[in-house]
Parts: sequence; structure tokens; C-alpha cells
Amino acid sequence: MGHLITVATSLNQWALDFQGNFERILASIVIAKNRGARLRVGPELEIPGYGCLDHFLEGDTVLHSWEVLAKLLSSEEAVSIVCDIGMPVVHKNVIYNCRIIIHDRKILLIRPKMWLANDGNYREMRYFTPWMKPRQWEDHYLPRIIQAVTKQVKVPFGDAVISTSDTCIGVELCEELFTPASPHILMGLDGVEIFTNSSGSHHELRKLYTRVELIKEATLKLGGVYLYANQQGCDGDRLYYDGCAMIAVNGRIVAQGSQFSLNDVEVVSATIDIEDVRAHRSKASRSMQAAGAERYHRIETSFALSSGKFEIPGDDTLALVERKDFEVRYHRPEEEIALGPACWLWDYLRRSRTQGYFLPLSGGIDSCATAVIVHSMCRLVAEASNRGDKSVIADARRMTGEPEDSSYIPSDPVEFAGRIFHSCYMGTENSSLETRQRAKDLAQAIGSYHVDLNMDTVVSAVRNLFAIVTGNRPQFRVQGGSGAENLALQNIQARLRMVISYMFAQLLPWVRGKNGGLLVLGSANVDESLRGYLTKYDCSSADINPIGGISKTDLKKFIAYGVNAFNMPILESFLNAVPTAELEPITETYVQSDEADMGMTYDELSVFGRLRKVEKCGPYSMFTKLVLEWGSVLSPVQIAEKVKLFFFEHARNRHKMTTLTPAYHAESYSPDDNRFDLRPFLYPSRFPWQFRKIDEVAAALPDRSQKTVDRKKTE
Ligand SMILES: Nc1ncnc2c1ncn2[C@@H]1O[C@H](COP(=O)(O)OP(=O)(O)OC[C@H]2O[C@@H]([n+]3cccc(C(=O)O)c3)[C@H](O)[C@@H]2O)[C@@H](O)[C@H]1O
Ligand SMILES: Nc1ncnc2c1ncn2[C@@H]1O[C@H](COP(=O)(O)OP(=O)(O)OP(=O)(O)O)[C@@H](O)[C@H]1O
Ligand SMILES: NC(=O)CC[C@H](N)C(=O)O
Repeated sequence: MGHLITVATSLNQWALDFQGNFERILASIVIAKNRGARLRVGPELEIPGYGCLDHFLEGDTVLHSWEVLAKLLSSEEAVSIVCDIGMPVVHKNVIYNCRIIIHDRKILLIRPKMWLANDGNYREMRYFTPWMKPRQWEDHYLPRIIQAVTKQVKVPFGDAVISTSDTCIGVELCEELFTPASPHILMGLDGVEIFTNSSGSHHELRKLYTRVELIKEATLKLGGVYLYANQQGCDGDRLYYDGCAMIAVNGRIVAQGSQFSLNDVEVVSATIDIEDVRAHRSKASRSMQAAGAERYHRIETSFALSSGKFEIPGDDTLALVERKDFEVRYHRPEEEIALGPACWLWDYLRRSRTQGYFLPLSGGIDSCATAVIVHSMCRLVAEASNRGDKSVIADARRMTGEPEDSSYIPSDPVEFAGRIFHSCYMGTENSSLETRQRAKDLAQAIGSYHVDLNMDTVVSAVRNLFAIVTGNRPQFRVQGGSGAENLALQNIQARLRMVISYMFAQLLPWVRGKNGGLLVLGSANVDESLRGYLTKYDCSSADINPIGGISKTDLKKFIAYGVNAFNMPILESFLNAVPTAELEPITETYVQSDEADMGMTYDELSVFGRLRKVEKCGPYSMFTKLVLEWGSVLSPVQIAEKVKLFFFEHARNRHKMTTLTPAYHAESYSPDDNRFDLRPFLYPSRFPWQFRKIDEVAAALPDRSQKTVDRKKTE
């Protein structure tokens, strides 16, 4: 038998955008056929989009999905190729997450998902029921709109495989690859040689390694071809699906698509010799297991994926012949921050049909990181436009108010930023020249339309109003005011910045002679949110936040990376600056620093954050873990004090998380998503029971910190 040309796709689907989703699926089929492929695999639930969430419970979503499938089945494009397409199907009144395998205007098989994703962001059990009958199938009676096209009344529904005249294809859905007893194992032992995997898998920093290892492992022991398709882009929520379609053969990745890209449709192909799979499987131990394996029902078809005779691939496909030396590309976490949130911001902007972004730019690290991510977005737009990407150019023209047929091409990221990105420094008498200048310099390097204003009159107006109404004039601490007065005077500055931001975001396009409005960007990072070190309804309240799921430690590394990657020396000065909110008057003896104010360093805060979110520690288990981690530098009693402070602040400020801005989901934990982080927001924040236990254990433990320091001194 000859070579097989196989493809896997990444599609930028959008939940409930049936028209757009249909067009992208069709475009991917056309590209696959042009490459000579006879099997096309698409992402999970690609017809309605993976992220429909509770809309999966609406009959409309299933109805419109069938309508789209009917159009695909009747299209010329989808003839002479096997297509594996995803949508929800109601079978005997139960909703399943399905793959529909079609060929030449017929449905061959509907394969429901058997192991659903239900952790963290995944809530498939809320909408779907898993298929509970392994290796069994039954008749599914088709809706009449499909019967009219396929002339079939009923089709097989269940856990079966497809037998072509040259090989056997088995279907796997996303999470099924992640389970210990994946379906591909039994299917492979029963002679399935090609596995398709249709995924709706989202980006988290450093996650690609897991996915790649699982795909390699799936075919290393078993032998086989694995076609991995995934959604790509922001489909209407915090998640960014990070594409990276892949093809693996016998434990090696032989083709890989982009992880982050502005492409709407990407098709990854490889030409494979199926004999390699057979050779890989000729092992006695594997044969013993295969001989005793349970059988799968085969849906028999007479078409073939290969030509049936040996032939040298043509010049156009030769380049795709599986390469033994292919190396998987991984991005460093800093690059992931530069690219993932940037692509997400682009999809959000074009899909919301707004005219750009507005960012309160303070001269500090967090809003700087947000600005650099917008810069990265502008670079991606310029690269795509310079490559001639029509859809990116059309979107850019629309959002900048250029006519559709104008000659405008956003080929320069700085010029483009000048049109769609607006930054604003909102100074008060407490602001320093340094932060103001840093904000200005950064805005200049990025090209944003920058506003530098003073808002003291606004702050004084509110302060005066309060004094007139109550007869009391609050003072800062350095002026003799109480803690409550000091805090209220700080918070009003921070909170007024939010109000001013929305005014400017709404009207800056008008000032510049354009229509529409801007989206306000927030820049509270995950650690500060967990600790509650922010003012409720200050600039942490915005429309969307690209860095809300990212820790301060990772953001600092990202800015350091940006110095060279984006050729921006100005970023150095952000890294070297002492973080301060500049909300209080500075005197010769009093300089406010965030770390002193918080009672912990940002590095310590990131460790608390990791233990709280990833390792799911309560106060006591965090204390015991940190005694092991920090015991050589801090005494158990010192660690106990820090842990108690963190939990006290976390609990006391938890109410702020109920109003945090929706943020790009970057780690396994999203502080802002209240569907995701189900916890109360009124806590006994002094945790008397828990803290007493920590104190008792800390007092009884030996202090090893001093000994280590002494030993170091003598070394
Ligand atoms: N249990 C509860 N449930 C629901 N709501 C509750 C609540 N307790 C207070 N509240 C509400 O929350 C308000 C208090 O919260 P909030 O107004 O945020 O004020 P608060 O947390 O008291 O102060 C803000 C903190 O953030 C710090 N900050 C501000 C700005 C920038 C930076 C920085 O450098 O990054 C730091 C500032 O130094 C201070 O420590 C109360 O007035 C009340 O309205
Ligand atoms: N002077 C300012 N001008 C414009 N925006 C500001 C100013 N000060 C604060 N902001 C906005 O409020 C947010 C929170 O301010 P805060 O002082 O708490 O800094 P932060 O959380 O450490 O962030 P950053 O590192 O950006 O300063 C900032 O990220 C910024 O968007
Ligand atoms: N849609 C799914 O089944 C995704 C689940 C899988 N664990 C992932 O993160 O990719």
C-alpha cells in the first residue's frame, strides 16, 4: 500500500457563531483536499464552538448544529474525503458530546465521548452524559433535515471503529487521551491503526509538555498514527485554546501546527507509510495481548485512504513526508505570556467590535506588562498583515475606521498601536516624576496614544464634599490622621482613576474624530488578587484583564524577556524600580513600599499563591510545607506568623474577588472566575482553631534557621 496523507486542524471557532464556524470548517476541508488528504480531523464540538457552556443545554444549539452539518454534508467540498466533525447530539433524550464521521454525503458513525472533562475549567458533566457502553453501539434515528441529504434513516451510534479498505480508524475525544485507560489502547490492540483526537484544550503556562508527552506515549508502546486537532483562539470566555495540531507516528511527533496564531484556519499535514505502524507492532508480547483483545464493531466502507500502490509522493507533498528528525517546538513561559494573552486580546477586540484598548498606565510592573502584551498583539497583527492575511487586515481596517477598500495595511506595530491603543497616566500630588516619566517613555516606545493628566482637582473635590457634609476633614497618617482616614484617602484616589478611565475610554475615539469606544484593560495580577492587595473598584475593575491569572514572578521574567525580544531598553527601568502605589504623601522619613505595606515580599507572596492555588493548601498544610521549604532561613515561629498573615489577608479580602475583572486564564487557577473558585467571601478571618494549631506546632518544632546561617558563616 502507498503513502497516506493525513491532516489535523486548528480552527478559531467562536461559541454560537454557527455561520463563521461553518465557513472555517469548510475552509479546512478544502485545504485538506488540496493537499491530497482523504481524512480530515477537526476540533471538539467545532460546529457550535467548544465554549458554549450552558448553551449546550438549549435545544437551539443542537438544532443549529444539525443545520450546519446538513450544509457540510451537501457541499461539494466535503465529498471524496472522510471528515470527523464535532457537535452535540441528543440520543434517546440524552445529550452527548459527539464526533460525526461523514463520507460522500453519508454518516458512517456517531461516536459519543466516553470520558468527560470535568475538572478546573471543564464542566462537561453539567451539559453532557458520557457514553457508558464500551464497545457497544445502537441505532440513532436521524433528524429529517439530515435524512433528506444522506437518505439514511438511522446510523450507528456508539463505541465502534471505521474499517476502510486499507486501514482502520478509531476516534478519541480530548480528555480520553488524558485518562489512564484511554480508548486508544484497546482499539489499538484490536487492529485500529489511525487514531483521531478532537480536542477543546485550553492554554495554561507550561501545559504543552503534558499534551505532547501523552500523544507520544499513546503511540510509542502501541504503535499507530495519532492525529490531534484542537480549537485555537478566544471563543468567548477567559480561555485561550492553544491549537498546536499535531501528527504522531509510533511515539514520535512528525508534524506540529502553531500554538499561538491569528490564523482562523490552520491545517497540519504529514504523509505517512502505514507499513511503519505494522512493522512497529510486530512484537511477540504485543501480539499476545492483541490476540486476546476484545473486539470492536467495525463500520465497513469500501473507500481507501491510500492509493493502493507504491508511488513516490509528488513534489508538493514530498515536503510533508514524515521526517525522522522533526523536533517539537516549545515556547518558554515568557514567550507564552507574550503570545497567548496577545492572541486572546486580538480575538476579543475584533469580536467585540470595539475600537481599541484603554490602559491606566502607572509606571509600575503590572500595567507595564499589560502594555507590553498589547504591543505583542500589535506585532502579531503587523506580521500577519505583512504576510497578506486578509482577515486580519479587514478586521484592522474596521476597528481603525478605515473603509473596507482602503489601502491601509497595519504593517508597523507602533503605527498601529497609535490608532487602537490608548494609555493614561493619572497623577496626583503623591505621584513621582520617575513613574510619570517611565509611563511616558513606555507609551512612546509602544506608540500608544498617551494622555498624561493630573487629577488632584477631582480628588480634592471629593475630599471637600466629604468635609462639607460631615464637618470632618480626613488626613493622611503623616499629617496626623488615623489608619482609617489614611486608607480612605488612598482608596479614593485609586477608585477615582477607575471612573476617569471609563470616561476617557468612552470618549477618546470621539476626541480623535472617530466613532465607537474603547475597552478598559485591568492589570491586577493573580498574587495581589489572592492577597487582596488592591482597592475594590479601582483600576482592578475593568473590562478584561490579560494578566489576572499570571504571578508577579512570571510577569517580571516576561518584562526582562521583553528587553531584548522587543528591543525595548526602557523595560529595564521598570524591573529596577521599587514597587509603590504612590497613594500617600512621601516625606523624608516616610517612603511607602508595597512589600513593607503587605508585610511580605512579592516572592513570598508568589509562593503562598502557588501553595494556595495549585497545591490547594489550607493554613496548616501550608505551614508544614513551608517549614520544609523555608526552614533553613526562617524559624518555624517566623513562618507561622507569615502564613497566618497571608491567610488573614486572603480571607479578609476575599470579597474583592467577587468583583474582579474577567482575566485570561493562564494557570490552573483563575482568581476572578467565581464559577471556578467556589469559596465563601465572609470568613472567620482570624481562623482561631486553625491558627492555634499552627502556633502549638511551631512552638514545639526545633529552629534550624540559625544553625544554617551559622554553618554558612563558618564555611
Ligand atoms: N466582608 C466584606 N464583604 C463585602 N465587602 C466588604 C467586606 N469587608 C469590607 N468590604 C467592603 O470593602 C471595602 C474595603 O475594601 P477596599 O476599598 O478595597 O479597601 P481596603 O482593603 O481597606 O484597602 C485597600 C488596600 O489595598 C492597598 N492598595 C491599594 C491600591 C493599590 C495598592 C498597590 O500598591 O497595589 C494597594 C491599600 O494600601 C490597602 O491596603 C469596605 O469599605 C467595604 O465596602
Ligand atoms: N498614576 C497612575 N496613573 C494611571 N494608572 C494608575 C496610576 N496608579 C495606578 N494606576 C492603575 O491602577 C492599577 C493598580 O495600581 P497599583 O498602584 O495598585 O499598582 P500595581 O497593582 O502594583 O500595578 P502597577 O505595577 O501597574 O503599578 C495599576 O495597574 C494601574 O492600571
Ligand atoms: N475538552 C477536554 O476534554 C479537555 C481536557 C484535557 N484535560 C485538556 O486540558 O486538554
